Amino acid sequence: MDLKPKIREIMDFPKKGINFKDITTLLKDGQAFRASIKSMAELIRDRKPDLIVGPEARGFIVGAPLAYELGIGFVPARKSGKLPYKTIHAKYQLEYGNDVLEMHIDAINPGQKVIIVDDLLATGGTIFSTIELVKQLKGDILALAFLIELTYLNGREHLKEYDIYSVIRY
Ligand SMILES: O=P(O)(O)OC[C@H]1O[C@H](OP(=O)(O)OP(=O)(O)O)[C@H](O)[C@@H]1O
Ligand SMILES: Nc1ncnc2[nH]cnc12
Repeated sequence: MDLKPKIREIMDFPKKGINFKDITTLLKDGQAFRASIKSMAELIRDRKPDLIVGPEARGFIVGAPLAYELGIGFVPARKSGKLPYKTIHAKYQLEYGNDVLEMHIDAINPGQKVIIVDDLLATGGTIFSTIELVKQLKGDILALAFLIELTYLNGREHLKEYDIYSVIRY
């Protein structure tokens, strides 16, 4: 299934010069959503992860069904102040702002095999801070997986030590 036509592009959102990739048009199409998750699952299944980790909010939309499809657990990295138990945190920047991500201190056991997932790789800031959180908990990062990769922003350049999978590229 050709998934790219299912994504809506909005110029100058949320700031001038940003070409925003709107996945809501893909998500509301059941076949396209399912095909997206299946494609991501087939890219990473053989790596045999123990856990999927995904950052709030769109990382949950792809990460949770992906973990379900693979029959493994899902760990959310949440924006500041949302998690109720003891947390670790990492700051990050993205194409249009900055924020803090947090994870529960017992979210990952040392040595657990993790694949970090998000809807989209742009500059890599979000995923870099998610990596920092997984490293703090001594998780073993097998790979990074995205539904969409904006290759023109060179996110991969900052993530050279990791295997990176993506389904749709611009
Ligand atoms: O590679 P980067 O430059 O870090 O950009 C990619 C991130 O930006 C978007 O999230 P956003 O922060 O807009 O939050 P949302 O998921 O809550 O919409 C997207 O879902 C990725 O997480
Ligand atoms: N261009 C973009 N479109 C959608 N989400 C994004 N997150 C960071 N950059 C983005």
